[in-house]
Amino acid sequence: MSAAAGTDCFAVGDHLMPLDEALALLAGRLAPVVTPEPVPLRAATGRVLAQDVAALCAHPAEDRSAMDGYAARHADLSADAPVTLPVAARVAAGHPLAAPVPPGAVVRIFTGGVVPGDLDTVVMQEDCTGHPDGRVTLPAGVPAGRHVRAAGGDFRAGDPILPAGRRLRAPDIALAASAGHATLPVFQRVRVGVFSTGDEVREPGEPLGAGGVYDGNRHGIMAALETLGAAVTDLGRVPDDPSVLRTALDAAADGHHLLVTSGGVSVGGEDHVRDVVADLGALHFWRLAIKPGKPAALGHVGDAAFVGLPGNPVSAMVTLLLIARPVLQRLSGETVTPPRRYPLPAGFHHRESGGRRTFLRAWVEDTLDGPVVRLFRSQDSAMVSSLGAAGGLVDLPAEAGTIAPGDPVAYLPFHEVLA
Ligand SMILES: Nc1nc2c(c(=O)[nH]1)N[C@H]1C(S)=C(S)[C@@H](COP(=O)(O)OP(=O)(O)OC[C@H]3O[C@@H](n4cnc5c(N)ncnc54)[C@H](O)[C@@H]3O)O[C@H]1N2
Ligand code: MOO
Repeated sequence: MSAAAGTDCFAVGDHLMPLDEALALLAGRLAPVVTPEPVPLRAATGRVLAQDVAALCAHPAEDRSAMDGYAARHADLSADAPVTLPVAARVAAGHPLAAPVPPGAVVRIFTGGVVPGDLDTVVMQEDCTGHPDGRVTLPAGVPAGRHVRAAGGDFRAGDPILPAGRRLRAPDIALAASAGHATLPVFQRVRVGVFSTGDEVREPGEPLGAGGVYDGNRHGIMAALETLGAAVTDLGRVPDDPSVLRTALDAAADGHHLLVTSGGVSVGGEDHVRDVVADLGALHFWRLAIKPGKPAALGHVGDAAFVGLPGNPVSAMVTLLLIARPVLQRLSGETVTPPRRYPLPAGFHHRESGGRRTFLRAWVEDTLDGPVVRLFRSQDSAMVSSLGAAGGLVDLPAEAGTIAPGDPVAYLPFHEVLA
């Protein structure tokens, strides 16, 4: 399927579309655009699994000792009194016994060693007393099966271990390797081209000049998209000139699954991005009932999906996380689940005039009464210092009204949407 959302109309016009409605529309229209490929485990971190993965072996493969100690037949032990038994052999991890253990004998065993034959119970060495004649005294009352990890107790060969759609992290890699996989079937990375627009936007390292602003957006967007698993192309800066913009977007649509821009999506005379996208492909929505980020645009240019983020730096980052991230996830074959919000008491007073769902930059502070959420001093969407200070966002419903200290609020940590 093409990366493009369908061409039937989303709301374009005066209607402000609620975020959940926009996300539901995306869900119905975007499907994976990338093909699966096997990659070695070392290259699989951050990639999206293309198929369900099952274990190639059982874990543990045989009954294994969980402790350093002595393995015995429970029938040879006593509930009431210590017993002293001969030690017939020594079993280290990776060195299973070949011969059977004589009746009435125990074996010295180490953590990870295969519990031999019909032995069924391990006693920690701290609870045993070894004797110079080669025998050992084991305590009374040891329960049967103690300190034995049963074969297949973790998983059996063929058990499902990782689901398709999971973006792989280090614990998943450890699990896949433990289940015998040297390679994993993952989707190719979604190729994303990133532009910023605006005559005032300058490259960091170059002179700022009168009226200039350094390109925080493009660099932040590229960093975020790479963290989210995309293969990013830096397409640089484009001036506020519709014909240059048109040529740039048209050329970039070939060879990218997704194009992300910042700036030029609002209503000013120099905001050309929407018109150019509508002309080259289609624009599906561009006015969301969220603050910041009202003028976030979604559409397609040729076969490439298009996300136009607002120019204000905080709005660009917030809409990247709320809109561009689920777009990327759907194109990547990643399972999309709503990011988790944590209910926490407000450590602030705030009044919201209403109408739009609002995302306030915030962080969690530990107090003697437990954690509370504090707000960054200004919620102006041009205040980039807040991007360094905040650890996440307070997600306020449109009808939130007045929030008083102690009221529960929903806190969305950045690490829920940026890892
Ligand atoms: N009359 C109205 N004006 C504005 C509205 C509105 O509804 N009516 N919406 C405001 C909101 S909200 C936002 S957000 C901005 C979004 O506008 P654009 O996406 O068209 O962005 P620009 O106008 O190009 O730039 C806005 C602002 O951001 C700075 N900027 C732009 N690109 C970058 C960059 N790559 N790095 C750093 N900073 C950047 C730019 O210099 C402007 O200051 O529109 C409001 N206006
Ligand atoms: O909605 Mo704008 O995105 O507040 O700054």
